[in-house]
Amino acid sequence: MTVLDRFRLSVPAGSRVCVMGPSGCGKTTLLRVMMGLLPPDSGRLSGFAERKKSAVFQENRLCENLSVRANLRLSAPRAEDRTLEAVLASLGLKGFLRRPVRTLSGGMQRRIALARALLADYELLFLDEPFTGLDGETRRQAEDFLREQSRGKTVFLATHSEETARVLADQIILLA
Ligand SMILES: Nc1ncnc2c1ncn2[C@@H]1O[C@H](COP(=O)(O)OP(=O)(O)OP(=O)(O)O)[C@@H](O)[C@H]1O
Repeated sequence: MTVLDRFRLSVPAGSRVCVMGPSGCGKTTLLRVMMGLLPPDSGRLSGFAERKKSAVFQENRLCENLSVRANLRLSAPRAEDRTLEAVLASLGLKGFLRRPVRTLSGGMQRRIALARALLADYELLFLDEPFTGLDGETRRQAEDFLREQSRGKTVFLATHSEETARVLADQIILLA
């Protein structure tokens, strides 16, 4: 089955790109190709392989039996607790550092996955529906924090939300 056909994209470094389109149109596939996790059958990518990447996948991919702190330390092993606390507070999760991830709600776990991705040392950030399960106010807070934290980095964000694209995107790719 062909998902992406005659697709061509050039993105200026440091811009935020929102990938939009109906369910099944290939947003996750495109992110996976750019991350180097799925080899394209044909075509060429440049500027991706050599750059440091961080991601929020469609699933959280957290270690549920470990604490929030231990999960965040996977991407930022040398970060001090106060740095981790500050990131959590900016995402509305003040005081959650020592909580086992399995005791958090779906929307809280989603924000931990986002915090972990943002704490990594990266140049390219890939976010696959990172705000799933967040209510309006919490989502806006997370969007603001993402915009602030990813300044100067290149961000690819798959979303169904026009509001998220309006707030965050420098460029929108609409897949049909
Ligand atoms: N591992 C796979 N093997 C075969 N086909 C796949 C695989 N993953 C995805 N596909 C197919 O590729 C197409 C694009 O899927 P993809 O997950 O990229 O869409 P999407 O736009 O991210 O969808 P959604 O918004 O529902 O997450 C779909 O038709 C899907 O069935």
